[in-house]
Formats: sequence, structure tokens, C-alpha cells
Amino acid sequence: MKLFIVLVAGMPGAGKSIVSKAARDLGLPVYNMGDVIRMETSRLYGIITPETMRETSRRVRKLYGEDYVARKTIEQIKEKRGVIVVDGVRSLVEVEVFKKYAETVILAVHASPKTRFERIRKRNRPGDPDNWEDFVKRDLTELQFGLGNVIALADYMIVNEGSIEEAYRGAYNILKKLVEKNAKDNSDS
Ligand SMILES: Nc1ncnc2c1ncn2[C@@H]1O[C@H](COP(=O)(O)OP(=O)(O)OP(=O)(O)O)[C@@H](O)[C@H]1O
Repeated sequence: MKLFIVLVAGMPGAGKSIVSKAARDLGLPVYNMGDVIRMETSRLYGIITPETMRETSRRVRKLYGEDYVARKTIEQIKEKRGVIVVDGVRSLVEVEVFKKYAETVILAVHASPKTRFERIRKRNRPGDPDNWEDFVKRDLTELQFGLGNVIALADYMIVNEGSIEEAYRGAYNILKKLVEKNAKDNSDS
């Protein structure tokens, strides 16, 4: 069985965690690229806050290259087989790193800024922006990493403007089809 990577991309609060939930329910391993930053943040700052996370994010890219987070994620997954999900890809440079190791597709989750802002406010995650200006600032930081390009080149798109159940069903069906396709491709070859 070959490795097949589903790269999940979306702006903050778009609903990427719904895709992770659907993946876990299908028994697929999920890797979060944010975990690499979380580990580096503890190493560099000894404390994890949204500010130290953001600073680490910028710092490691500058020090070790735009592809660093993807390379670190690859170290964890390259021995894996079958369909896996990687949450949080942010640039085409990162996409290229994954493409070298396996067949990949990009699954994007989209919701309008207004919807994302309302949902972020409700989820009450520490460090989330609580006003429109900070929300826009965070969006721009993500876009500077190149996230907009990844979303523009997505193979699949979930528009998450309806209910959570609807988005979950969309994600579940896409992932299930990919699992079936990968199984078929492997039995053919
Ligand atoms: N369709 C929906 N209806 C209502 N609430 C939703 C919907 N989709 C997501 N949410 C809620 O909106 C919030 C943001 O979603 P989620 O945390 O999945 O976003 P994310 O893309 O993982 O964000 P980040 O990149 O910031 O981690 C969560 O509290 C989630 O439960």
C-alpha cells in the first residue's frame, strides 16, 4: 500500500478540525503541522502562547527555510502507508515537500471572513483575536506565508457556511472516496 497524503488547508476558523474529525472517524492518522511549531516553541521560549507560537513560526522559516515545518512533518510520516491527513499546510513550498514523498491532494475548507470571525469569537480559544482588526491582521499573516495559493490550487473544496453536520458529511465523503481510490490503485498495480 502506497502513502497518499491529504493536505488540508484553510484560513483560521474555516473549520479544518471538522476534516480531522471525519478522518479520525474513518480510522485515518492525522498529523497537525502546528504540532511542529508547538514543539519548537517550547524549545525556543519554554512557554506556549499565541505570540510565542507566531514568533516561532516566523523564526524557524527564516532560520531553517520555508520548507522546514513540512520537512519535520515528513520525518514523522514517511514510513506510513495508506491514506493519511496532514492538517495546516500553509504554502506551495510545503506542498512541494509532500509531493516528493507521496501522491497528494489538497482539500481546502472555506468560509467567509464574517463567518470565521463569528465562529472564532464563539470558540473562545486562548489567543484568538477578539476584535475585527486583530482578526484581519492574523488573516494577513497567514496569507503572507502563501496560504491563499494553496487554497487556490485545491483539488477539493468544502464550503463551510452551513451546519457542522453538513461540513462533516462533505469531508467524510471526500475522504472515504480517496481511501477507496487508493485501495483500488494499489490492487491494480
Ligand atoms: N458549520 C459550522 N457551524 C457552526 N460552527 C462551526 C462550523 N464549522 C466550524 N464551526 C466552529 O467554528 C470554530 C472554528 O472551526 P475550527 O476550529 O474547526 O477551525 P480551524 O480551521 O481548525 O481553525 P484554526 O486554523 O484557527 O485552528 C470551531 O469552534 C468550530 O466548532
